[in-house]
Amino acid sequence: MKTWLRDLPKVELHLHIEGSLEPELMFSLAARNGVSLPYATVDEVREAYDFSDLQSFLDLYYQGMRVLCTEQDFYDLAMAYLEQAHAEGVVHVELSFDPQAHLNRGVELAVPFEGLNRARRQAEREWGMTSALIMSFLRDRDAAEAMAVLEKAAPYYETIDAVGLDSAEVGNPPTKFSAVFERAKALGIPRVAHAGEEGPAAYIREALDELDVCRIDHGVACLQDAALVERLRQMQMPLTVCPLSNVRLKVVAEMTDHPLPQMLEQGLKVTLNSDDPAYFGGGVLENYLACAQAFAWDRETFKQLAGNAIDVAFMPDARRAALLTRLDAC
Ligand code: HPA
Ligand SMILES: [Zn+2]
Repeated sequence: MKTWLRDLPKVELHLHIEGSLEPELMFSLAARNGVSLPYATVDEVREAYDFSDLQSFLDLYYQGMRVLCTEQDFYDLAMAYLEQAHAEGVVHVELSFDPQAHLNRGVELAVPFEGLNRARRQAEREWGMTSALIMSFLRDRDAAEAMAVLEKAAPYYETIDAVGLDSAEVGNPPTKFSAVFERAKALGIPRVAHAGEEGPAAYIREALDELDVCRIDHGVACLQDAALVERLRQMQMPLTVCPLSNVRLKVVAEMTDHPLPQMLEQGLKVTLNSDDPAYFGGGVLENYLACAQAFAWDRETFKQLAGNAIDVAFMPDARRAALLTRLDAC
């Protein structure tokens, strides 16, 4: 099953590129940029990754990304991730990034855009690996700041496939960003949002009603609300579920308690993703393998999950058709 899952053409829809920063690269970028870290060794870094909830992770995630200063740093970060994903049989990746987390420490918007886009072009040239870019807003900061970033990103709209919404969920409901998402819609930019990770099912409803999103990141809390589940099922709204993330952030106690089997049973359009692979125990393949171990799913189930991601990815129709044909042959 392991080799078969590795060779399955997998699409990653929910990946924070800053969350792919492995401790080794963190140290080398810290040295290159003269940034001091509160750790002596990579083992110390890994030992610190013992999270009690989303906020305890976010604190280390924002701390770690301080080593990302130049266009080359973002290029190196993305290349390392894309190379690893390629080795795991990932054929298309949608990278989210958090421009405000960089702007607020003096790293201009052009820096992540140029570095990430250069890596994306190289991955496509070298491995035929396609990608999309999602510019995420930090929901624990004010909406005016997000709006200013959206306007400032105008030179890069051509390279943005969607805007997203992430960071600390509880207390920062989707409605806080209604005007920002309305502006993105007016600009013709698709919209996605984290909802129902730690927050309630009501936030998923709000993301649909107020932000007009085309997919929900996480969404596991939908099971608290049967009418919402029915709505998501009827719409076939994509849910980018991240099982290892949910275990590490204590959204669920362990893999065998994860609601993925119920979500599939209810006919929801579920996909499997890694979220922050350097912090949560691995990439897309590790997430597939963890599900194989916890749920003993058959090949058809994994093909359905991989197919769901291909169905809803931001990619040209010809690429989608080619990947579905490849998947069919597995
Ligand atoms: O798992 C996450 N949830 C919310 N915001 C995030 N930003 C990076 N990772 C995450
Ligand atoms: Zn996420």
